[in-house]
Amino acid sequence: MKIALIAHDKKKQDIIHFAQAYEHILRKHELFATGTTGLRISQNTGLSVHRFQSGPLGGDQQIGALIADNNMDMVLFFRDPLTAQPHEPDVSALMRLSDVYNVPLATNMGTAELLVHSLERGDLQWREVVKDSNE
Ligand SMILES: O=C(CO)COP(=O)(O)O
Repeated sequence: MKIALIAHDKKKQDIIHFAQAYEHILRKHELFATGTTGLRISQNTGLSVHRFQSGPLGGDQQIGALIADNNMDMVLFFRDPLTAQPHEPDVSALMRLSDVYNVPLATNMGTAELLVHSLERGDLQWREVVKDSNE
């Protein structure tokens, strides 16, 4: 499965701890991230992460483009709801596209935990069916 990992600045430490805790699961999948999040995860885990631009410079949009191609299976987005983001329209667009394409999207660590456990259980296999039917 293709998984996007994104965290706003005040949530970077949380996503690093999350990636460390679930490294044994995440390592079986293809990982993508916005620039700084990806850098921090690869510096603090043994995970290999494909990095896009930093969020404010277009990284959310690049991940959105993969979603629009049905080429992303899950988005784990540790959002900071207490800080205004200069690129809020990009953040909204990413979440909107996740809804358009029924891509499982976690916007906080609590939901991300559930999604990662369901990934491990194989609950996301229906994504392969969706992708096959769109080819
Ligand atoms: O701003 C972000 C998501 O909207 C995250 O971007 P970075 O991972 O580059 O900090």
